[in-house]
Amino acid sequence: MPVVRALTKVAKQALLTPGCGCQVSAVAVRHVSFSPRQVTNASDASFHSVSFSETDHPKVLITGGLGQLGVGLAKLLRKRFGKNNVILSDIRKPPTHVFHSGPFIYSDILDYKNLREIVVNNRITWLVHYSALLSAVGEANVALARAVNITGLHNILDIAAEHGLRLFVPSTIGAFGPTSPRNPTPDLCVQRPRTIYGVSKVHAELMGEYYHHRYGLDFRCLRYPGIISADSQPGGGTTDYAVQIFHDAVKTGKFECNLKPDTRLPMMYIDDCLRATLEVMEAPAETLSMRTYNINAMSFTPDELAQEVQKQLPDLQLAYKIDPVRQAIADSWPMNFDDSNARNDWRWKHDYDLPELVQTMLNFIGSESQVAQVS
Ligand SMILES: NC(=O)c1ccc[n+]([C@@H]2O[C@H](COP(=O)([O-])OP(=O)(O)OC[C@H]3O[C@@H](n4cnc5c(N)ncnc54)[C@H](O)[C@@H]3O)[C@@H](O)[C@H]2O)c1
Ligand SMILES: C[C@@H](O)[C@H](N)C(=O)O
Repeated sequence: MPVVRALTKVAKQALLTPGCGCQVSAVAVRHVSFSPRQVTNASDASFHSVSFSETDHPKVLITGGLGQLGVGLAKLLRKRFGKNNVILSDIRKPPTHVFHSGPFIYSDILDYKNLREIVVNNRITWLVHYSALLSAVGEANVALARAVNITGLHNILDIAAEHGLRLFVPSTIGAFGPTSPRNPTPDLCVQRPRTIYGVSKVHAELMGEYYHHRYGLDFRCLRYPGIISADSQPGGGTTDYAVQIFHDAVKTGKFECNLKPDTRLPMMYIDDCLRATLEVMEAPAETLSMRTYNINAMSFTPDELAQEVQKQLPDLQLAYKIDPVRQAIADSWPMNFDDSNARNDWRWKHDYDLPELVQTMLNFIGSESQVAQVS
């Protein structure tokens, strides 16, 4: 079959197939050839000797799973699809409780053959690609950020296309820059970010959408705001202050903020972020008018966040020591996100606004620190 016709057929199938995305397309993207060895063969017993419950659910691999978001996502997906159907992976050593909570595997996304072996041996059908260097650490090590965020993404795209995976890659408010409309920022507008992180995320959005149109890859992408979580630490971004303030407020009663008091950025509580990720992955393909969506929940400044925290902890002392790198990044990012397309297409709706976020964070960190004091 000529390559173009085969690719068009695969693209049409992927666009029309709702559900778990378990169909196998047959595109050897790396070699731009059509390899019969990669097609699911109906007569191949090894592909069909699985139990009903296994075929019912996707088999998920999460890369970069030991960061701020991966462990929480694994927990949510395991509740939905079963413990053994969700594999966490990373290049770091997992803490004991994570290691014992479900399957974990070492995977360096820069090692293409190893990644492919994991996908094949575990018959992965969904890939959630979380590995990345975030905005501030990316600026501190551009070469590594380029390798992980761009070369790593190429490996992920090729493997996902070759094995017919449904692929989720998160993007970010950082994919916009100073020339984008900032209040609010729509899905489609000028994107000229000034960080390697932002550049790599625009690249990921465009490459994913290109693979979708060219090869039928079932690519899905959400632009996350800054994510706030109580039981996992952020990995070196510009929005990290909005997590740290809660820990410092409970533990020391003092907080030194590295952004100016009036720096407004879009933010979201982690439960909303992870639920959005599951919802967009489960959305029938025909409901997705786009493949990359903004999602939003709230938008606040350090001053507004501190005031809300001080309603619960009035003695909190606040100081500002501005980090010029992070401040320049924040000043180039959206202040508010327009996520009306996500709300219309697949009914995205956030649960947490600022007061609920603050209450939830303080309850969690407060009870954790009480437990620590007792033991
Ligand atoms: N947390 C946020 O506020 C936020 C906001 C927008 C988008 N995102 C995106 O969501 C994803 C997850 O974010 P996070 O906050 O959990 O990030 P994180 O920095 O906390 O974790 C990233 C993980 O990637 C791993 N990693 C680094 N190099 C790797 C490699 N070569 N191979 C495999 N793994 C490697 C790290 O060990 C780390 O555990 C990222 O793609 C990020 O850009 C996060
Ligand atoms: C916004 C997001 O991409 C990340 N938390 C960062 O600040 O880099």
